[in-house]
Amino acid sequence: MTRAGFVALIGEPNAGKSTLTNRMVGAKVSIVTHKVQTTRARIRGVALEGDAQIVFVDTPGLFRPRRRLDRAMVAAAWGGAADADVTVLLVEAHRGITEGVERILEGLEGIGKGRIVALAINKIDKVQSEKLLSLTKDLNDRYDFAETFMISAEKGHGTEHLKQWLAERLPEGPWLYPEDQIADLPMRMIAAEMTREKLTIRLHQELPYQMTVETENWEERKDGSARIDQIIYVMRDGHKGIVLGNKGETIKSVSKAAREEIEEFLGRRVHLFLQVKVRPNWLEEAERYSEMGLNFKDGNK
Ligand SMILES: Nc1nc2c(ncn2[C@@H]2O[C@H](COP(=O)(O)OP(=O)(O)OP(=O)(O)O)[C@@H](O)[C@H]2O)c(=O)[nH]1
Repeated sequence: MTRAGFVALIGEPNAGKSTLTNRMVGAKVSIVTHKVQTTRARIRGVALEGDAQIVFVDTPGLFRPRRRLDRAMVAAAWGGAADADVTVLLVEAHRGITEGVERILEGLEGIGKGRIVALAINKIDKVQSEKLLSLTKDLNDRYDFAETFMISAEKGHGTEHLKQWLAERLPEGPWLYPEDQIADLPMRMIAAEMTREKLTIRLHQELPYQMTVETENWEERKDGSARIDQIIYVMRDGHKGIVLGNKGETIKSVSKAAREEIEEFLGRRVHLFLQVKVRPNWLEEAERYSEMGLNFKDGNK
């Protein structure tokens, strides 16, 4: 009998949710960078473990929402946890119980009793093992976790054990996705995320936070290659200059790096065309939200 179900990963921004998803799925699906709050969409990866298919909901970081976009992200994160069969809370070993973790623990009480919630203490490669025991105890005193795991998502320590445990907790039933499908995100969105990741890396400190990338057009060509047109939306004229760079240098190198990654992902040639547009109001435009897999209404609070 096969099993299948949803596992929601929750945790503070930067806790390692994307890294863990990628590790479990075994392919790069969600986007990992050193910048916080990179995951805007509810990206899922599908992992196989024996007869089980585990669908990971890689929720956006949970934090105190201020603007509309932030509120929509937090609503999406809690929505993901409430719909899931199993929830895993990721806590960073070296940071321990921060204010953000406290808030998530409070939020957990609200998603309903009888849910399976596991604790994964991540980045154990960064701390001494003695510290882990007291952190485990403190966290379990505050919430009745079904199980505690000590992992390093990056190094792969303890992640196999966690994956097996999760697989056993899922309900019996047919698989939710075809075997060869690793992400239910449309390719257009994955390609846009890849470009956004390259921009994030390249611009680093200069990065306009209010920036988004959308795939506008995707054309399959007869020779097997794909032509992909993407638009980078920024809020101000000044930001446009930053993204373009001196003599277009920045956008050129971003375009090259993104193209290479998309080609590797698709396993074929890609012609990538990037355009930068100024859209002062994109944060308030409903269409932008659905492109990111978020619900615009969730920001209305
Ligand atoms: N040392 C160490 N670093 C890790 C580990 N897991 C993740 N990281 C690093 O922590 C940073 C954040 O990881 P992400 O996976 O992007 O975190 P996230 O929770 O998805 O972040 P958001 O998308 O902002 O919510 C990255 O630089 C990772 O390389 C780990 O086990 N050990």
